[in-house]
Amino acid sequence: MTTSVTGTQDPGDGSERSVRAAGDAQLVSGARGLVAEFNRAGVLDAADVHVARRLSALAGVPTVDEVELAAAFAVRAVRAGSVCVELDRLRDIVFDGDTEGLPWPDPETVIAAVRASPLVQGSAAGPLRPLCLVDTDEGPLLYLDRYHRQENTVRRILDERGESSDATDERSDAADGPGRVRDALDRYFPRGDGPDRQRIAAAVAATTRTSVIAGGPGTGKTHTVARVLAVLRHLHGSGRGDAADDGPRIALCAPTGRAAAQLQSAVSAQSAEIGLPDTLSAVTIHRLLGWAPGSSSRFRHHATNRLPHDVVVVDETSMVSLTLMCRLLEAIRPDARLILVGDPDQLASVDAGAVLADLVARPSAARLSAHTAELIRPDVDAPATDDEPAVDAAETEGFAAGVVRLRRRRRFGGDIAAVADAVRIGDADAVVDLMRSGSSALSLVGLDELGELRADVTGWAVDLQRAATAGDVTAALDLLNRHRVLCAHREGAAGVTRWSRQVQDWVRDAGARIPVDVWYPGQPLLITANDPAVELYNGDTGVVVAGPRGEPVAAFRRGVDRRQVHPGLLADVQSVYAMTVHRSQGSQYRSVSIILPPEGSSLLTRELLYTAITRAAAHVRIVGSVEALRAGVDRKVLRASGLRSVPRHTSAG
Ligand SMILES: Nc1ncnc2c1ncn2[C@@H]1O[C@H](COP(=O)(O)OP(=O)(O)OP(=O)(O)O)[C@@H](O)[C@H]1O
Repeated sequence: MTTSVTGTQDPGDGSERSVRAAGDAQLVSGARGLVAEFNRAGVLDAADVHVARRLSALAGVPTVDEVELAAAFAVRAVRAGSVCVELDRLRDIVFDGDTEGLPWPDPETVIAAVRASPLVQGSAAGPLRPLCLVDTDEGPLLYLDRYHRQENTVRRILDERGESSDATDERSDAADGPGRVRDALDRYFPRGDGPDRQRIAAAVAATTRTSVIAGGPGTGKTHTVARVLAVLRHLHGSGRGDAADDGPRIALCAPTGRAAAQLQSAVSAQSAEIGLPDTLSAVTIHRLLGWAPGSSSRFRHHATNRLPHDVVVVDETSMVSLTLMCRLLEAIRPDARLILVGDPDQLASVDAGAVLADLVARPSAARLSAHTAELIRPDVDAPATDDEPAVDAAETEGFAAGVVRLRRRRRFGGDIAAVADAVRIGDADAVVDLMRSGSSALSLVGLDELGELRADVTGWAVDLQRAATAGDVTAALDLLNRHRVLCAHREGAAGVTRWSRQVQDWVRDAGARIPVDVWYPGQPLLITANDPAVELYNGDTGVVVAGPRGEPVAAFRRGVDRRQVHPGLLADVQSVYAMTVHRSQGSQYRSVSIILPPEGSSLLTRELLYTAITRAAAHVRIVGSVEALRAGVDRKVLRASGLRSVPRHTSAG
């Protein structure tokens, strides 16, 4: 059985942003009617109620109980990461709060009231229509107008880009016809025996305006992107294909500073081999668009002042919200190539929207161009190998929509990959069987069986201190990622604060020193805010090592690059003996120990487990009950969005 949560999101630091009324502060005094009852029960937050009431007031219309409730749910939905609310499922989507005994109105009554409401239809008091009702095959969706407009913009731009892809094909082949693209593919993606999805992704990206390169960790997304850029330079540059070639203008970007820095380092590690210029740099999407804090116009680049680039690559797209994707799409030239890269199964953006997952799941009527079909045919027809399954019809439909999912895991495989896949598809029985299979890569332990975890973390900390005290930066940085304790929450019995303290107690009991208020060799560090001055970003981890004169030096590694600074220069930093799964996104460890929150925690979801498990290269230990593990696998974060469905009718708005 799969349940879904739309009621909670993690604000990125792992602290649960609860939708439960947390004491009186969240109760709205003076609220009446249905919203008041749902507020008292903790289903609606004060903000939900306030905004809903203000909408009615702005539209100058008398309050209708059901409409006000629906409006409050639309606000709540955004707070929980969705861009709209499914009106016929109000009851199902509430996970938190005491929902029994609440006066749930009949969905048909709510829908009819909303449909007739001036908040949707406009009123004599003015043209303001702050809500939008969209009928889809899956039922009616209610939006705050702003999100509806953004979603429509995203849909419109993607559709327009899709319709015009043939023109791009022609241009790319103008000189030598389809053979040119095949030659470039052969050069950077030589064909092997089985289906090569990296080559398919490259063919699709080279011949389509918008493409999605999806895949789990270590499936070679970055490797593929770098080579796609080499293919595009080969096709659209002078043809020499060397680093001095003045090829297309390329923008590399990612939603966070850390992801941008990782992308840049991964691309530059390959640039010499494949003839990319070493001047390629990656920036945050905000920086690319020209975000000026405090500026009244949101971004410098927009629909009437487009970005100059011919190719825009977005990494870690799963973390991009609907609003940011909308701004980015508006700013990209219609004839520029957009390549979206990411893992749609990971935890999504903190803000509303899960655009990457939507694009991967979105039904599409697109057909493969004859040219693309010809390029990928050898891989589509190739028989399965041990590493790559054969391509099926559904997958080929995805290619037509520009979506290619890489399957072959290059960094880790075996039982960790198997359990990650079982989590991804929600097969709780398989997950539990694998975790209990006795595999040397997997263990499932209860909270009363912490002996091995304790031995691992103390061994890790002692070795780290030894290498750091000896001033061996390479060894210390290698050891840093040998083991990591990951939690869903920041606070509480299964939270980071408690587990960080526990690990430090164990380490001290083992005879190692963890002084307070001084930097010490072997101190594992976590950067908690972007610090462009030292080029370190929120989520970066490092370690204090003894410098040549015994002075503390904070060492960080990104790809092949190393950064060493005096720890006193770090403005936002803390020790890291445990961290949230959210913060661990984009990192890889030899082994991870995942502390499961209690079964009832709404942060315990399939996406959280998948993200945590796929951080590990060699060993995954899950600490918690079988029931909690099952609950997590069964519970899929369901972010309501209209991008996955085809709108049939929009009531005003
Ligand atoms: N076709 C390939 N041939 C050889 N090595 C490859 C190939 N594809 C990827 N790799 C290697 O596999 C490893 C993982 O690749 P890469 O970092 O591109 O994966 P990723 O999907 O971007 O991972 P993550 O999401 O964790 O960043 C790298 O060491 C890369 O060099």
